[in-house]
Amino acid sequence: MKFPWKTALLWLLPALIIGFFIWQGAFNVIPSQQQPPVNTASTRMSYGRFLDYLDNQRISKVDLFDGGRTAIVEVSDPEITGGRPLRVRVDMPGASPQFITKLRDQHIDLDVHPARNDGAVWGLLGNLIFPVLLITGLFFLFRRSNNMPGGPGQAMSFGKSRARFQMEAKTGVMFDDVAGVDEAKEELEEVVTFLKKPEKFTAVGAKIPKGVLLVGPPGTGKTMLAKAIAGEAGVPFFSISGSEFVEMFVGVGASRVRDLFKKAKENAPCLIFIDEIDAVGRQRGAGIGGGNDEREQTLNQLLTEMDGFEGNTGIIIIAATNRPDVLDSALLRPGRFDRQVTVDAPDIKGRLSILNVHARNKKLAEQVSLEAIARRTPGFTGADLANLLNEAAILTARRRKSAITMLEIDDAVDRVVAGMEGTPLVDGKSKRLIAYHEVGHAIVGTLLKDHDPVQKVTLVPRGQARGLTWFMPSEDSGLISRSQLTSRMAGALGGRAAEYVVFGDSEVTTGAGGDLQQVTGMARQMVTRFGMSDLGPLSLETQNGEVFLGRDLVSRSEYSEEIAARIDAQVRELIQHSYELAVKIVRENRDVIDRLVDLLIDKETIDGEEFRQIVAEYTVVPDKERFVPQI
Ligand SMILES: Nc1ncnc2c1ncn2[C@@H]1O[C@H](COP(=O)(O)OP(=O)(O)OP(=O)(O)O)[C@@H](O)[C@H]1O
Ligand SMILES: [Zn+2]
Repeated sequence: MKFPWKTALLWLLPALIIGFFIWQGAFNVIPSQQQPPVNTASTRMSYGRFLDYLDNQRISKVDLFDGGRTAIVEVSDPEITGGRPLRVRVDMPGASPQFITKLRDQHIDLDVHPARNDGAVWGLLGNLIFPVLLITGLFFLFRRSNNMPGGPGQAMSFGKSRARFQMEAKTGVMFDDVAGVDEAKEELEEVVTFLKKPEKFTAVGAKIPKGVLLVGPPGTGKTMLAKAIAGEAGVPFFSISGSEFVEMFVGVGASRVRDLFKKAKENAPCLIFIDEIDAVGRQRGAGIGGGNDEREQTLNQLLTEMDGFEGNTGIIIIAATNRPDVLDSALLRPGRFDRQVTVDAPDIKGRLSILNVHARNKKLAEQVSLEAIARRTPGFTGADLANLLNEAAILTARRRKSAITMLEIDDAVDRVVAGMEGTPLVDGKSKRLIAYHEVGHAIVGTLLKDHDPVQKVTLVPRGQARGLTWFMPSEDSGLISRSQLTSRMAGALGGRAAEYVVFGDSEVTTGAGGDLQQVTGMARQMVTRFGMSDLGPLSLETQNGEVFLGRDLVSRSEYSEEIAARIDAQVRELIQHSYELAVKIVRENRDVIDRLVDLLIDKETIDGEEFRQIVAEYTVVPDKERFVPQI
């Protein structure tokens, strides 16, 4: 193994420069203290005024910096500062020995901070320590990467100088590997043609678009889709993450963008993929305290590069984000990322086809039904489903079985959703209380119209939960009605309702904390996002809790107080209504609840079928006349 001398020398130079700045005290890395800390005392006072105050004994403390050229002083003047001393910065002509004696005579609390020369020692040390640390770090990095597997055809990383992006000559991913996102694929089909047969478009004078923005939550396959486009078109794939652009040193991000486009042009036709573009592409000048110069420079460079090549040079840029709302509008202008393709979390059909893709290389027992898994996993993304099947395979191996059965899959779902299994509590009051809590959820859910059916109730703890009630999502069209939401809220409050009815107001527990949080979130969204309250059909907030004010997004605290109070009142009313419904159902079904609790304590788990049977035996409410949430 050879030591990378050339690279080390390349790093040595910046290290020396950093050391120099430390010596100059530009960074407060080493507490040399010849300069006042940057953020103290932004209020200034003239030297003359300072002398005045000094004569009037209104100065209580003086800190001298930089050989007396700067002072931070504490003014205590009850009239001005209201009792609390105020820290003020004074630019001084220097501090003579007589002046210092004068301060001492007045019994002023005086601190003289070391002059610049004392810092030199630290600066010199910094100059030595930094390069040594850097070179050692580099040495180990080099050793590690030397041992890493990888050969020709593997992703290449240009990590040498400034350009840190990956290039894959062949991604090996095809559209068939990405499932459940048919609409997105259809739209992207055309991009493949742009790359493969640009003549087709240029011949009729069509301008080929340069950029496509993939919008969707993490793990839905955006990266895979981009790779698949490159794979289908048979072109190289360049990728970089937005967060990698944003670096410590000014100018590095911008030059990375330049390098990336230079390399891409040399390899055209090709595809550039920018993941997490929001990291670099946020609205300019929107950050706290103005903006981030480095990020804006990078963004400007990106815009310049995109403008700088014609649509038919054979480079297509695909960017991914889950926050299109925060992007700088310049990025979305025609000629840049003017096409948006949504990649959402898959519906039940999508989940099934994703499961099919990932089941290809797994050994599944005959009776495993991928449909049933798809049904049990609403909200799962492609990445979650891949992870799920992998967990199931691991469990299977651990149990020394030869194929994955439904048992492993169910356990894996529970685990992915709720965490690791724990040991059940010993019989006693808390176990009884938890049993009532869970049966409360389940009974309210079962007796409410529009509520998903119970899948199982268990006292086996998992993750943070001490007991769990699982509901089987019936269908997911992605649309949820107001009545369904109200039912869900009542079901979620069923646990607390049972604690309250059975054990009394003073015995309710913290166990309902998670339920309450969930319910409050639902109610708030009903009011602020879905227009399901007396406030009317208004969108008042985004999913992330930001608030629309005119065209701008502001943080929640910028609401008018009146609107905030009205939102709170509506949220409260929705929750109260659901809670009363839950309490009513628990009260009117005490008999069957008691019976179910005994059974649950005995068996630890009751599955949905059995649960419904017992409920049907005991309740007089015929199926059709289940409780209907009155809104
Ligand atoms: N639609 C899908 N079909 C098949 N597999 C998928 C799909 N979506 C995700 N996966 C699996 O999840 C993994 C992660 O997906 P990918 O990195 O493409 O998601 P992403 O949307 O780019 O997420 P992020 O925004 O976090 O980068 C993939 O390697 C694949 O195994
Ligand atoms: Zn609960």
